[in-house]
Amino acid sequence: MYFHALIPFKPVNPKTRLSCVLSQEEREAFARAMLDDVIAAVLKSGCSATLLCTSAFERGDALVAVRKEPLNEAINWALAQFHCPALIIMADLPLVRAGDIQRLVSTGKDMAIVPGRGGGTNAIFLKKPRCFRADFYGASFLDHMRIAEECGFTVDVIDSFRMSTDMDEQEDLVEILIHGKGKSREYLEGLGFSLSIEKGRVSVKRSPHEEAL
Ligand SMILES: Nc1nc2c(ncn2[C@@H]2O[C@H](COP(=O)(O)OP(=O)(O)OP(=O)(O)O)[C@@H](O)[C@H]2O)c(=O)[nH]1
Ligand SMILES: C[C@H](OP(=O)(O)O)C(=O)O
Repeated sequence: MYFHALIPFKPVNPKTRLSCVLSQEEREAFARAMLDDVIAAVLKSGCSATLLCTSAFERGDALVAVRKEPLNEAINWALAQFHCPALIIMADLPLVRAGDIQRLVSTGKDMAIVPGRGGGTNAIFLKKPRCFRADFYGASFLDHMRIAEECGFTVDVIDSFRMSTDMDEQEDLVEILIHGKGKSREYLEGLGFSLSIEKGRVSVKRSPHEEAL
């Protein structure tokens, strides 16, 4: 079945929690690479994509709405326009695959939600989006479950490693280098990132040569 995916995207100075390993220009390019991976999965799943961008941005394969207000206000503005089911999916899920999205949108419940690690929310599919209100940041998974209850929605909590893995902190990059197949992995490897295993702990390292380029 065909659905519309709403993808919030911040093109300028994104992913500040990765500033310890990436410059602003690199974070912007990395955010675009992750967006490429998410859009590819969305389109392959049969959904169309609309980006909700904080500033001007061009993509041939997605509609773009520029909304300068904060994340929740922008999403809630968009949800109010929907007369059909809607999928909200974050742009920092580089491991997501079309099959994961199909699983989400084929739920028998009123809503399907994918928790992010650490309390967040990585994706929400809503059959009646106009009843709902997004409340991202903090323990947003719990907030979204409470809002769903207030709406009287039945809820499917989707247990998915690929969709629960968002890229917020340096240690998250490990997952791309192990499980990624798309543009995000290619981008990190091009910068000289590789896995580092010390005392049984897996982390990422960046080769000094590439860093200097
Ligand atoms: N439309 C819109 N999207 C946003 C905004 N802030 C973040 N996003 C997007 O929302 C998703 C999740 O955001 P975060 O994980 O907090 O990403 P971020 O703000 O770039 O990262 P940090 O600076 O490290 O907090 C990503 O897809 C971002 O591109 C915003 O103010 N407006
Ligand atoms: C937007 C926020 O993302 P996080 O900072 O948890 O990745 C959330 O999931 O509520």
